[in-house]
Amino acid sequence: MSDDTIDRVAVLGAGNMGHGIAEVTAMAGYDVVLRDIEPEYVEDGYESIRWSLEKLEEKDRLDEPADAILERIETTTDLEAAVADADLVIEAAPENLELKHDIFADLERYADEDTLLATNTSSLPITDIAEAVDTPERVLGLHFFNPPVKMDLVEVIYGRETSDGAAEAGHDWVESIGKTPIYVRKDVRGFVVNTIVGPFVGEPAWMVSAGDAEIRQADAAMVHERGYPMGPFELADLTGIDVGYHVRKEAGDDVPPITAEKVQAEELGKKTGKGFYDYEGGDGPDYEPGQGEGFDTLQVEARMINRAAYLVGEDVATPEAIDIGVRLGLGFPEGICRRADRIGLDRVLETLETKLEETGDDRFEPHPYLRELVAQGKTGEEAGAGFHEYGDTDAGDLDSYRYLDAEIEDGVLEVELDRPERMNALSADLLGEIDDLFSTVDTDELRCATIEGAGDRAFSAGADIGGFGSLEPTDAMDVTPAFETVNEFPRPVIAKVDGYCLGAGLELALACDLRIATKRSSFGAPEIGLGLIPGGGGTQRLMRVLGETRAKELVFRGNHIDAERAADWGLANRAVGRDEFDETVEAFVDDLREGPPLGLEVAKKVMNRGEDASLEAALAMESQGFGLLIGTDDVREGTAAFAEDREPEFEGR
Ligand SMILES: C/C=C/C(=O)SCCNC(=O)CCNC(=O)[C@H](O)C(C)(C)COP(=O)(O)OP(=O)(O)OC[C@H]1O[C@@H](n2cnc3c(N)ncnc32)[C@H](O)[C@@H]1OP(=O)(O)O
Repeated sequence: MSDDTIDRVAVLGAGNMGHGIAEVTAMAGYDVVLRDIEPEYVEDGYESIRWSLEKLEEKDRLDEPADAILERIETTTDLEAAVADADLVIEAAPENLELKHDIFADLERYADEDTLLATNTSSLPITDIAEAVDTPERVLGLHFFNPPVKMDLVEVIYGRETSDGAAEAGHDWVESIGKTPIYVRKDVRGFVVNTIVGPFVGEPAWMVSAGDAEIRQADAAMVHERGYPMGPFELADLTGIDVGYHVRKEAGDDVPPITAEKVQAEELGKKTGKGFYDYEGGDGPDYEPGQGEGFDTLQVEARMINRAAYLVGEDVATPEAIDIGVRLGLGFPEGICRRADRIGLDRVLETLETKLEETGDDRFEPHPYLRELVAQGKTGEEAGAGFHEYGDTDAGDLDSYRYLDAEIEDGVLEVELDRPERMNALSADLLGEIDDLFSTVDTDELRCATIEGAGDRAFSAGADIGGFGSLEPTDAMDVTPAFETVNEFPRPVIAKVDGYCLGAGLELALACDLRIATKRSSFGAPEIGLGLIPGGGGTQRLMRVLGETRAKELVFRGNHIDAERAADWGLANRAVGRDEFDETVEAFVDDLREGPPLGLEVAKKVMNRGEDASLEAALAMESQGFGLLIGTDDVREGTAAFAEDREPEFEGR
């Protein structure tokens, strides 16, 4: 089984998840059949897809017209017809084991014997669902997150009998639709993401129930001190307090009294108008940044980390998969295993042991894998190893970055800002990595560098606003080093802008030498809307690149301008259609790759430095540079090639 053999996909169930999965599948070019039991369910699902595709089209986020994508989606109520020619079937029916058994029994009857059978369940064991078929080796979980069109993560889950071939085919297919798959190698309750989120919501509920914390205090601390996108009680209100309650009950776990009280009072969260917060009489989650003081965030994080230790120790998932899962599935600011390594696993273990001793509650029982890591001295980043290994991030070690993807390809340092779930927002860690990479990478074999953003939304939407709450003024004043390092990098740097290029993202692009944009991109300095000013060189570089009139328009008004205007203003070198983007960048890269490294280095230095000097001093710098170059092998090669009417081959000497 391989994803090469997948052309046609059947999605069973046209509800929220089903129609979303059908939509992203068709967007990736596959033919899809969407099936539900009643014509009106299928019609509703199809109309929801049309609505969503039209929205995406309006925002210029589709590579082809919405109608062309819709044409690839057929609808039916006939299960046999839906699956007869399908290479992959994804069941997205309600979470009822009996119902799923009926569907899978039908699948065995009507689908081809090679057809891959997937379930999008989030709460039932894959192994139990696969019991309905004689060929459980081809049954796997493909757990999409809601809404599939927005969420990048898909958990690829093994049932007890799932073959490696089936799981790999599912994994490759997920990649082929532009989503990020993570393997869940054992069929454990909650898979990866829900296993970790359990204590995020549950532990603060225990703490409040015990009188050790207040609701607003917990939410404020987790959001404003620890950078989580939502507070635990805010999240519980959003997903439904009863949902978490039933998950716990089914797992045979105790329920925190405060949660049980809310369920009993039918105050289930946002959907009932009241939960931990009041959505009708009040303003919903109304906690403030300063309210978190005194809340023990480590107690909550230690429990999540203990769950991560369980997942790794029991071979359910790798630390890398867990970290991707919580970042993409939950919007966590960093992977929980990375965070654990930064906190120190010895501290985490100590916290759990102390709490276990104090309470006697086995929810604090440290997993043996956590004990094992600590016993081996693998206590985290400072020790050089923890969940992850920490190599030397010195020159050449391009794999050691968390938020950057960097590789050297044919003399070009290709860098990708890798936080697509946050529109590649520049956190302090990401800025630190940019600074480290550009100041340590060995430039001998390099001719130029490119920087782009991961995902299809943004180059970068600016500094990470989520981290602002916990910033001290002195930290906030420290964003510029990364930009200066890029600006002073001895090779030309091209910003490849496809999507939003805002705030600190714009400042990073301005620190680059050249900027090539797709027409759908937009540029802006929206900081003023936050009561701020650009803090990464924006006020000064915009003045130099655009002149006072346009620079002040961008900074004072905080508006976005489109790429064509940016090119017109001289902010971007080119604004091209997405279909011409790669070839335009490649043409620039080719010229830089073939150009004389020393000549380009000196040109960059003289032009950057000269800009702030008097004309006289700048001209003197230029003359010096010219003189320095004239005796180099590259100039000899350049002039010889000219005389011999051939292309020069510069060596950088
Ligand atoms: C010294 C420098 C200072 C600065 O740079 S200050 C920051 C300047 N930048 C901004 O103010 C831009 C902030 N972002 C936006 O205005 C919007 O986003 C966009 C217009 C770029 C896109 O809007 P839409 O299409 O509605 O997407 P979405 O739901 O707002 O964003 C998707 C996810 O990306 C996260 N995100 C976007 N920008 C940032 C950011 N700058 N810092 C942290 N997170 C960001 C969101 O929160 C959300 O995440 P979730 O899906 O979990 O809700």
